[in-house]
Amino acid sequence: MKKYFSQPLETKLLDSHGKATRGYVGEGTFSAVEKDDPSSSFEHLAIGCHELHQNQPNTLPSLFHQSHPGLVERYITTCEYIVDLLLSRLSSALHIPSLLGSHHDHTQPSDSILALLSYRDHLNHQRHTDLGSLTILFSDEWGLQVVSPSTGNWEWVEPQSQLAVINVGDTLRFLTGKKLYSCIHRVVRDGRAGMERKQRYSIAYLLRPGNDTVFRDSNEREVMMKEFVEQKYETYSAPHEVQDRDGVLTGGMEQVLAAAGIVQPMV
Ligand SMILES: O=C(O)CCC(=O)C(=O)O
Ligand SMILES: [Fe+2]
Repeated sequence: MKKYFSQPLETKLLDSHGKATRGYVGEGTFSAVEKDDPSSSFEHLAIGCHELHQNQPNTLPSLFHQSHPGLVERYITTCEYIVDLLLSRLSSALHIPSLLGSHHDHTQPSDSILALLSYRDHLNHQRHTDLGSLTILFSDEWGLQVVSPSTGNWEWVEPQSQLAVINVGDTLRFLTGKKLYSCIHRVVRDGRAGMERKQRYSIAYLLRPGNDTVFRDSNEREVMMKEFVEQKYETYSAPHEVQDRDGVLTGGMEQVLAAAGIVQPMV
C-alpha cells in the first residue's frame, strides 16, 4: 500500500475510473470532518470484487499484480468466506433465511469493493454509516472513532493489528427489517491519533448486496441497490449543509439515536 500511495499523483490518476465508486479516488473527493476545511479528506483505491473475479482489465493496478501476484484475489476470497459465515449465523439467529444466497451471491454483479485507504497528515473521513451489509476493516493506526449507542459520544476504536473491526452497514439493517443497526463512524487525525505516524493506512472489504436487491430504506421507501449506492455516494461527497439535510449519510441512525434520547455530537 505504501508503495502504491507514495507514487506521484499523475501515476495514481492513471488508475482513476472518473467516478468515486471504483479505481483511484483522490484526496478531497469525499467530504471531510471539518466544515471549514472540506477537502481535507483521504485518498483511496476501490477494487471491484466482481470485476476482479472476472479478470476484467483495469480492475487492479499492475503494481499489485507485479509485487504480490494473486494476493488481493486471495484476500477478497477470504473476506467472502468470512462474511458468508457471519451472514449465515445472523440469518439463523434472526430467523431470516434470505440474507445469504439471494442477496449476497459473490458470483453476481454488485458494488462490493476492497478499498485501500490512505490518510496523509491530518486528512480525515467524515462521519457516516457504511452503505452495504458488512465491512471487514483493518488498520494499525489510531484514527477510527465510533458513536457510542449508549451515550452518543465519539469513542476511539483501539487499533489492533491482528484484529478486524466488523461494521454492520445500512443494507444489512434494512434487509433485517431494522433489527440490526448500522454504526456511525469517522476517522480523525488529531487528539489521540495526532501522536501517530504521519500516514495512516486502512483496508476495508465492503460487502454490498447484488445490484438487483430491493429493500425499504430508513424512510420506508422501496429502493433498488443501484439507486441507493448512487444516492449514498452523492451524499459522501456533498457539502455539510446537504449532508445534514436528510438522514442518508448515516442511514437514518442519527434519527434513531435522537428518538432514543441519545444526544448526537454531530461534529
Ligand atoms: O479508514 C478507516 O479506518 C475507516 C474506513 C471507512 O470507514 C470506510 O471505508 O467506510
Ligand atoms: Fe466506513
